[in-house]
Amino acid sequence: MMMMNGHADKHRVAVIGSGNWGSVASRLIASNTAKLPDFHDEVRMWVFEETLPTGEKLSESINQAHENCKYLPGIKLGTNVIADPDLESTVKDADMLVFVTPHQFVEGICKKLVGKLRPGAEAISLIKGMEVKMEGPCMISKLIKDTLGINCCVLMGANIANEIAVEKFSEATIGYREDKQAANRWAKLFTTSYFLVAVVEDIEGVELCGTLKNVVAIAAGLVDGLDMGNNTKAAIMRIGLREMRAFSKLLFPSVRDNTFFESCGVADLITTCLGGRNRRVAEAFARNGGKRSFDELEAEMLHGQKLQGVSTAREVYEVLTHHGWQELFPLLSTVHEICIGQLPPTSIVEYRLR
Ligand SMILES: NC(=O)c1ccc[n+]([C@@H]2O[C@H](COP(=O)([O-])OP(=O)(O)OC[C@H]3O[C@@H](n4cnc5c(N)ncnc54)[C@H](O)[C@@H]3O)[C@@H](O)[C@H]2O)c1
Ligand SMILES: O=P(O)(O)OC[C@H](O)CO
Repeated sequence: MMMMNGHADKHRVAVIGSGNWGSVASRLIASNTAKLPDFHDEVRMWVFEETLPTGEKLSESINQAHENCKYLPGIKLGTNVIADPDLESTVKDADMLVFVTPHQFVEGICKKLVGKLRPGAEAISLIKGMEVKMEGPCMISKLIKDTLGINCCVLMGANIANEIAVEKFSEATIGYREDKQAANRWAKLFTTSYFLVAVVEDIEGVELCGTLKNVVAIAAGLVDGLDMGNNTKAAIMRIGLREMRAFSKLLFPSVRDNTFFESCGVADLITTCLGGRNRRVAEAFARNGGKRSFDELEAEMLHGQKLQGVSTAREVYEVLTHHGWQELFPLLSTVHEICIGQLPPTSIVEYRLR
């Protein structure tokens, strides 16, 4: 909390992103800021502006109806969620920044924010994904931390946004490095009676779970599209979890086994492989025999929402080829080769299982 004139000022929260999860996260946070004394009521939410078919701007529509009619129709966000199409004005007074955009956009957003943040600001990333740089893989929380020079925790979990929007019970995991007080502050902001948050000192483990499960979800969707049944899907999930753990530990030996038993681990893997967007689009890809691209199916099926699994599979593959690790990770490698049309969808079960 910032000190002003000897008095503690309330925390101000800004949410950077207003897609499906961005809108639900804003709603959840705003329900807490409205009642918790440590936080200013208003939650400012940055909107990547677009014009709706009615001719109205999305941000204006959100502020008028208190609803995101494109990315979360039918759900009231709360009158204290204020949509703002201007990135700089969204963050200027905030000391708690929640990053929740598709991962491919975050680097550009961070560059625009350099020098614009309030002193003492801190961040949390809800973004599932990573970037691959010349020097190697870079987790999104590190990209935010390094670009903006601020502390950044992560929140991942079995969190299909549309279910949390209607307040169905779920859990999440906050990962932090060293600053447990900051992690507890974030947990307070997010915890509700239907959204239980655990705090874990393993930021890389938590973030890699959230990132890699999207690749396994593509594999699960392929299996569904090929009508291979539940045993095959369970096998894919088991192999996927093993590869997620092995890959995480090769990149960051500090990653803990226990993290894979938190909501961010096995629980997120299960929910995504049963009900996520990556699974759904991959199922359609397999049903079309791989003849329609993921980009085409994403645009047709998700109406502006974005898949993370296909680009993450490519990013993981870059790391695997760089290190010569493809044979150690047959599932992760095969998903990418199927996504780019190098292998047919049926190859998802044709590698030698370990
Ligand atoms: N939706 C979920 O159920 C869910 C749950 C947990 C985590 N996540 C993660 O949260 C992150 C954000 O997902 P989401 O569901 O909120 O988004 P989404 O898939 O709904 O993505 C669309 C968002 O991207 C924005 N966008 C489009 N082009 C852009 C550009 N050039 N620059 C900036 N923004 C642009 C759109 O305006 C929109 O807000 C992802 O990493 C996702 O994996 C999603
Ligand atoms: O719909 P997906 O596949 O992007 O997954 C959503 C969430 O990450 C589930 O926790």
